[in-house]
Amino acid sequence: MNNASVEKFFDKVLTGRLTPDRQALDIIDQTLLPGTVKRINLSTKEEIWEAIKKLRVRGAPAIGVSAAYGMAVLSSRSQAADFDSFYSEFKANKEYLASSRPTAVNLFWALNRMEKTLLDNRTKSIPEIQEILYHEADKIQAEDVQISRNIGEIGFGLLKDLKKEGRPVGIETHCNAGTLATAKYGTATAPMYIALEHGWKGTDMHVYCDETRPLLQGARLTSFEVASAGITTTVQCDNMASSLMRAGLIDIIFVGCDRVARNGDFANKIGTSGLAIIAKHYGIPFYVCAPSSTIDMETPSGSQIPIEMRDPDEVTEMWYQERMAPENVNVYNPAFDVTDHSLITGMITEKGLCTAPFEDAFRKIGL
Ligand SMILES: CSC[C@H]1O[C@H](OP(=O)(O)O)[C@H](O)[C@@H]1O
Repeated sequence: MNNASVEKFFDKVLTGRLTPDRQALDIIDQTLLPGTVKRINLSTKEEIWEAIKKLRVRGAPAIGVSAAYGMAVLSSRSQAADFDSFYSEFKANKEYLASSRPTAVNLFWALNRMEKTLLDNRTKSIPEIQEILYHEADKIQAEDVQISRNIGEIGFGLLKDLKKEGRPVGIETHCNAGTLATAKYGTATAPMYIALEHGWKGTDMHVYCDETRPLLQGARLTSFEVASAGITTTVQCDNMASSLMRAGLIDIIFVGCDRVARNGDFANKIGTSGLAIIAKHYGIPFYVCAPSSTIDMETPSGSQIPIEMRDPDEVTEMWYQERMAPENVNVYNPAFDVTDHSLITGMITEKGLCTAPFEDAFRKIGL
């Protein structure tokens, strides 16, 4: 694929932007993918909250970008006569959106950054502040594109080191840390898309997508993206990753993250920690693609990361003709798990590749 066709691909799957009148968010409803590509507009705080909660828009960076645009849209409607009233409305909207999901730190990072922007400009008029908030959300979105590019370039360097004549590089990934989870290149998918921009063919890579039960972001979203980009793609059940690694088909693993603790432990979609343990067993390099906005230096270790527990029906009802488990059983449905820092080969940030000891590495890149 040349740059033009890569850009065309991105236009098809880009989510998390504003409508032309800037009065609503314009997103792809990811709960309908891959069968239906439907764009929806979110204009009220309730619609934005529900879309984040139900994963119509999802993925740590995309949640952060959407929350930032959401705050700009909601603030633009304020009829407050003075700053204190305007700020009081802002705080209420911020707290409401912050209650949508607890794990991805980008949500809180983006909301706090929008609040800081507002306070830094408190002496300006309300119309000026409203415009500044839109501009700050645009900056967050544009920064995310560059962050993903930087992560992609570093990841592409790792792919080049693995490339052997006549054989695709086997890449395993989990959940969706792609375009649909960010402002453009994705994080775990960024190395693949940057490879295409550098002239690699889709057959130079073979991406294996963990289906990622129970919400199937890997089967539904990552394979949709990566196959649309012309890359050789295989979907496999989560419990098949070990056999792929044993067969020597996986050369490297890239995953995203939702919150990285100071010591390098990180939360990512449920199933990530098991994949890391299997990778360690087979000696396969395991890389976390981590925007610095997802690294939370205030959280000492993975034990302090709040893990979202989701609706049991996502396990027992979704995707099945009829309920797949008896009514009288408990259902365990954590959205994320924590992977120990000892299982990570490296953490690819936009400021460089970090290796253990991670706290030192994070401080070296200015966190
Ligand atoms: C680029 S971060 C994507 C990250 O977010 C996903 O979680 P969810 O689909 O629940 O928003 C998953 O953990 C991905 O790795």
